[in-house]
Formats: sequence, structure tokens, C-alpha cells
Amino acid sequence: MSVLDDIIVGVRADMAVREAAIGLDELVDRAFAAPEPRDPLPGFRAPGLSVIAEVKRSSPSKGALADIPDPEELALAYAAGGAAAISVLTERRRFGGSLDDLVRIRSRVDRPILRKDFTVEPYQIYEARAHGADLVLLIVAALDDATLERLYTLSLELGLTPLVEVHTPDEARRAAGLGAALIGINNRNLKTLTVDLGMFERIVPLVPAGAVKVAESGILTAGDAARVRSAGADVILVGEALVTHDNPRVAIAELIAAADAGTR
Ligand SMILES: O=P(O)(O)OC[C@@H](O)[C@@H](O)c1c[nH]c2ccccc12
Repeated sequence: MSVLDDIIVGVRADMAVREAAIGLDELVDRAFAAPEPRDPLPGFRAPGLSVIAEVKRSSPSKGALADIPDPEELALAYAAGGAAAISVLTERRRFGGSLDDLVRIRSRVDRPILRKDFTVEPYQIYEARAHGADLVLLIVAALDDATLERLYTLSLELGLTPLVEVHTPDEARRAAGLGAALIGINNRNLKTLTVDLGMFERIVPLVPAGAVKVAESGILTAGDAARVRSAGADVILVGEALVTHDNPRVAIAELIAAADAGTR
């Protein structure tokens, strides 16, 4: 079993526990009663590199990264540094996250919020919206075509912006086939956990010109940000480099400045 398969087994088990407490019908009502979703696309399309800054305590590849006792304080620092959106890892077993982190951050931070999880069922989409998320992650490698299309359409129906994540040429074609407006290229292979910034450079030509292009994972330095920017990234998704930095606000500002200087 790949790391991705293994994570999804745990995700489904945790979801079954939540579903026993709050059934789908109730969750649907809550999703429709949630505050209006925020649209991240205008910000992502504005000139200059945008940053999606991630709140992540640990990861399968790196183990413990940071305690983050006050996720909303971290997210506020990200916003002050110029983050265009905040990513909140809600997966519990491997990443140490929760929906509670999402709710806390959504109520204090005025940026669009991505629920970053391993989305495999409609339940999770309603759940994301019910807890205030504005974007959801759809990992193409984890989904067959019918499920991908179903989750993508449902996201749009709820006013969510799906971030469609790809890692191979075939996955990029599947994302393009959906007409996805926001496509992320993950430099980390979720089946083996290896990171290669060249992945973004190789896959980005296969992404339709009109889509917003997100470079995800492994961006640690200003040089890394400048590299993916010059390869065509509109947005970078950064976790580790920010949660381990002693001044995340400054760290974001430096990534943006370096990338913009590199492409001027
Ligand atoms: O911490 P990093 O290397 O900056 O990576 C952030 C983000 O890209 C990464 O957390 C991620 C990208 N896609 C995912 C899918 C599931 C879990 C996590 C991820």
C-alpha cells in the first residue's frame, strides 16, 4: 500500500466516527447556513506571486514540525505578511490537524481558507463548507474519474473553489478535462514522499493557460520561490518553511519579494 492509500484508510475511519455523530442531512443544512464563501481567484490572479500559507503541525515525511498551540495567531501572522489565502491541514493522524483549527482560523482571519485534507467523499465537502472553508483540495491521484467529477461539481455547487492537485502528466490532463480554474502541481509525490521542484517545471506546460497555477511543496527558500515563479507559478503553497520559521510574517514577505525581483 502506498503512503497515500494508507493515509486514506485512516481518513475514512475518522470520518465514520464524525458521521455517526453528525449525519449527512444535518451537515448539508449546516453547509447552507454557513457564512458566504470567499472567492480566492481574484487575489490569485492579481499581479505578483501569491502565497497560500499553510498551518501544519507534522507530516508523514518530516514528522513533528511545530506545536502551533494558537493556530489563529499563526494565520494572523501569515495574513499580515501578505498571504493571499490560508491552508489548514485538517487531517489528524499524520498531520496533527482538526476541523477546530479551521473554525478558529476562519473566525479571525479575513482571507479565503483552504480545507487541506484527503477528500474522498461528498460528506467531507459539506463538512468543509459547514466549518467555513472557502476552498477544498481534490487530489487527483486519490480519485477515480467519476468521483473526481462528482466532488468537483459538488464543490462548485456549494460555492467552494476546488484546488485540483496533480503530480503526473496524466493527472494534469484529467484536471484540465474538468475545466478546473485552480490547478496545483505537487512537487512531493504522495506515494513515495520524495520532493523535486523540477516536477512543477515539467508538468506546468500541460496545464491550460487560463488556469491559475499553484506550485505546492518543497519551497523552502527565496531561491525556490523565484525558481517556480519563473517557471510560471501564479501561487505557491508553503507549509514547512513557514511553520518552522521564527517570524512567519517576515518569511512570507521575503518569499514574495524574491519571486517578484526574479521575474522583473
Ligand atoms: O510543507 P511544504 O513542503 O511547504 O508543503 C506544503 C503543501 O504543499 C503540502 O503540505 C501538501 C501539498 N499537497 C498535499 C496533500 C496532502 C497533504 C499535504 C499536502
